Formats: sequence, structure tokens, C-alpha cells
Amino acid sequence: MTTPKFSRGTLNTFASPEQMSQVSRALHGVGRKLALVPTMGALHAGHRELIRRAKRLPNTVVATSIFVNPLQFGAGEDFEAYPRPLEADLDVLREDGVEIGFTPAADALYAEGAVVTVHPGPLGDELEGAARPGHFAGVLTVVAKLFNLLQPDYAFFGEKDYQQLVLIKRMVRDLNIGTRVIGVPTVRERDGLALSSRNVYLTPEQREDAIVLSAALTAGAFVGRDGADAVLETAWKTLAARPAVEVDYLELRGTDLGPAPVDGEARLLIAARVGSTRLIDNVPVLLGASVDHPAHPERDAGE
Ligand SMILES: Nc1ncnc2c1ncn2[C@@H]1O[C@H](COP(=O)(O)OP(=O)(O)OP(=O)(O)O)[C@@H](O)[C@H]1O
Ligand SMILES: CC(C)(CO)[C@@H](O)C(=O)[O-]
Ligand code: BAL
Repeated sequence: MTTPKFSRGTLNTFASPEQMSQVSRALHGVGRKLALVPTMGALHAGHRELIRRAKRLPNTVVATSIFVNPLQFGAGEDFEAYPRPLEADLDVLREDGVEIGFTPAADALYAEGAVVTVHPGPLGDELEGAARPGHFAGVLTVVAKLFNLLQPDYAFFGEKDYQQLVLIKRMVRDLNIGTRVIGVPTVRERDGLALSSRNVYLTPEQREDAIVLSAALTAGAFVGRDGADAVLETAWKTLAARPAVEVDYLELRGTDLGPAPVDGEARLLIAARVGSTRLIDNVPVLLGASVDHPAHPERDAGE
């Protein structure tokens, strides 16, 4: 079988997994590296930041996959409603200088009767996994399939989906996958709201309410020096200003999502429902009095 055509400096789109795999092997064969940015489409500035970082790598072809993965959606979730503006997405990829767009159909990616999946371990049932049973098995399975098909040297994921990033890093480590996973800080609107494809579901009023997620996280992180209880109390106080926002969880964890340390780096994570839209966010927190915190002039003046 002849290798499908790949032209440098332009967007090449492939829907066939077999063709995608052939092209990536051919590119590796001529010494090019591959960076993969997996997405579900409806591309926004968060995705574009992942692409921008990938584009910085030397001698590397950037591939973006666009695939709304049925396996990671539970019954009653928004699989059907999820936005799919494919033509606009391909325009974004062209504008950003992406050379490969991989847009498989679900029945091409999943063989009929496929039953083997990647089990995420206990963390897969916590936080997002508690609210979305089976979600992370679906995510890890599709990411493993993408890694197998493209054999990317690098793959970029956003910290907005922090638990997903931790689990993908763990999968790569535990299954000896040769891809280097790179996390990218969350891109936000000017009022702090984390960019998400699901923000389009919000009414103008809900959009106002949604600001409280990032406001609560940053308020909590700001008092990290005073310890875990202070962080959580401050975040909850901020959340109380928007009673229409229904918090699913607000948790302080270690950076690997194990228990938070008394002193050191931690992560504050939230999931909340604004109307019928479920939003997530998280921020880094420095915990305890014995670590160096950024200066806080008013308080430090009194010490
Ligand atoms: N605001 C953001 N900043 C940085 N990365 C992001 C941001 N939003 C999404 N990403 C990353 O882009 C990749 C693709 O995510 P996805 O296509 O699900 O978009 P999304 O906006 O997270 O959609 P959803 O609202 O369904 O979670 C993931 O690695 C995700 O973490
Ligand atoms: C990583 C991913 C593309 C797998 O479907 C998805 O979970 C996402 O967009 O974050
Ligand atoms: N960004 C994570 C994909 C999901 O919510 O299904």
C-alpha cells in the first residue's frame, strides 16, 4: 500500500486511522518528530495555547486530533449536544500552522465488539471519576489508541483537566509508553473563568455566576500560608456569594492528587454545576508557613 500524501507547511487531514498511522511512520522514517494535541474540537484559545507550545519544538510536525470520544461520556451526559464545528476548527488549525488534523469517525476508531479498555486505577473513581463513572477509562483508552496510532514523541494536555493530566502521565509511566506528556497551564478569560468548550452552554446570567469558581480557588490559594483549613474556608466563603452555583466537590490534594501535604505544593480543585452545565477548575497552592510564598505587603509589614 502506498503511503498517503503529506505536504509540508499546510494542513493535511486524515480520517482513516490506518492512513494516519502510515503517515506518522513515514515522518518518523525521515527523522521528523511528532507532537500530538488531542482534542474534542470546538477549538478555543486554550487548545491554541497547547498548539503554540507544540509548535515551538524543533524538527517536529504538530498533529491535532479532533474526536468526540463516545467512550468517555456517561448515559445522560452531553455527547449528542457537544459542539462539533468541524470546518471552523480546521480553519483554526490552518491559521495556527498545524500540519496534521486527525478526524476519525467513531466506527473507524473502535472496531465492532471492542471490549478491552485501560483501567485508570483507584484515582479513576475519585473527584471527576466519582461524578462520571467510567469517564477516565474512556479517556485513557482513546488516548492510548491515539498514542499507538501516531507514536507521538510529545503530547500536550491542559492543566484545566488536571486529573486527566495526572492519569495520562501515570498511564504512560505504568505502561512504558514512549511519549513525553507535557502539561500546559490553564488559559482564562479576563475575569478568570477557565476557557472550556462547554462555556457556550451558559446563559449570560450563568456566565456571571461561573466567575465564582476561579474567584474561590484564587482566594483560597492566596491564604495557603495559613494551611489547608484556611484555604478551604476562604474558598467556601467566596462561593457563598453565588448560591445558584451548586458545588459538586471542592478539594485540596497533593500535586499527584494523593493527600495534600502540610507544607509544600498542593492543588485546589473544584467541580460545580451552573444551571445544567458542569464546570471544573483548579489552581496550584503553596501550603504552610515554612515554604516561600510570594510577598503579601500588608500582612508582611506587621511581622
Ligand atoms: N482553558 C484551557 N487551558 C488550557 N488547556 C485547555 C483549556 N481548556 C481545554 N484545554 C485542554 O485542551 C485539551 C482538549 O480539551 P477539550 O477538547 O475537552 O476542551 P475543553 O474546553 O476542555 O472541553 P470540555 O469543556 O468538554 O472539557 C485537553 O488537554 C484540555 O485540558
Ligand atoms: C484527552 C481527550 C481529547 C480524550 O478524548 C479529552 O478528554 C479532552 O479533550 O480533554
Ligand atoms: N476535557 C475533558 C473531556 C470531557 O469532559 O469529557
